[in-house]
Amino acid sequence: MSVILEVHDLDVSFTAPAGSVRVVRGVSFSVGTAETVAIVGESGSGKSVTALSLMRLHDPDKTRISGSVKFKGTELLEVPEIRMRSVRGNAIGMIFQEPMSSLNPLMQIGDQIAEAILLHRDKSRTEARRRALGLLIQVGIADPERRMREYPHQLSGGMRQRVMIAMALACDPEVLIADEPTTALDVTVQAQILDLMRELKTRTGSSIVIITHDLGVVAELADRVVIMYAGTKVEEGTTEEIFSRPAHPYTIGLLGAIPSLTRNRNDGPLTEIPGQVPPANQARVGCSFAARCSFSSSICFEIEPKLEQVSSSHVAACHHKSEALLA
Ligand SMILES: Nc1ncnc2c1ncn2[C@@H]1O[C@H](COP(=O)(O)OP(=O)(O)OP(=O)(O)O)[C@@H](O)[C@H]1O
Repeated sequence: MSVILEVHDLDVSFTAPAGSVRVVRGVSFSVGTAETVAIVGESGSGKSVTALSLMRLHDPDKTRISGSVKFKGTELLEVPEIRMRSVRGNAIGMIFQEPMSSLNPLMQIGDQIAEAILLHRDKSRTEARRRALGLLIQVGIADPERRMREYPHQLSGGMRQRVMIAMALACDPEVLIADEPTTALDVTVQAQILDLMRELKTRTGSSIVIITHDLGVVAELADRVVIMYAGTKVEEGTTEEIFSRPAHPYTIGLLGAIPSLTRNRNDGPLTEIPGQVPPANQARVGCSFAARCSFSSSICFEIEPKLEQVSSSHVAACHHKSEALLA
């Protein structure tokens, strides 16, 4: 499998009046052709900032990004903004958590999708509208001709999310970045959107980076998983490795905090990981998970653990990973 997107040593800081805050710290991962990689972690772990950095969507006056983001060998952090515009929504599509903030409330659905096509493709308006209609059918919107003429507020949350997916797919992107695509939806609609993404993944063969704090979504869609904690990657492995042999206590905590496919209703309430993610501006000594970790010992509060190989496809940053693996 060839690598399509390669992120190396990504570091993101925001400048604030009280000094700069480093929220993503040296994160590296790669995405292969037709592969789905999930980035997982609690709220505030830096998942969305990472995703937005890949597309260079942060305000350049308030953000410092370093490291490397290579798309098919081209360094995206260095290409001129004008070229970046032809990457966004074209070679790389994005689906955001809250479609209402990304759709234009004053524009009919059909026109919005057609615009997205006309921006990047040399097509007539009629052809673009025809493709827009085809995309609405593809994402399972009932009565698509009528929906083409409607405005975002006339659609349900699930339908708006489908429209976002249709827009993201408008130019057949090679990589799709989906940031919490189902979070704002109710459970039944979440399941439908996941079915849709799974079907698209098989049909279009595009690579997907999915950002989520929901391990159920990961189990459904991902080939590989990157676990983020407090701005760093703490573990990465195949979905099978992460679910059956987690090597980082944080991952074990996350797994304990979700309903598993085999868990049943009478197993009692879900566990939560006690404590909170340390604030990004807090000075770091040792492992940032140590204070919440049941495996921690004195070394964890003194020396930051480095990522080390657990298997050829599995890495974890934990002084106690051997014990964690046996837990
Ligand atoms: N524009 C910004 N300026 C300053 N700090 C920011 C900015 N955007 C995000 N942050 C901070 O960066 C950290 C990581 O945020 P991020 O949104 O990436 O987390 P997340 O893992 O995606 O969480 P969630 O699941 O809640 O979206 C947080 O501490 C957040 O407050």
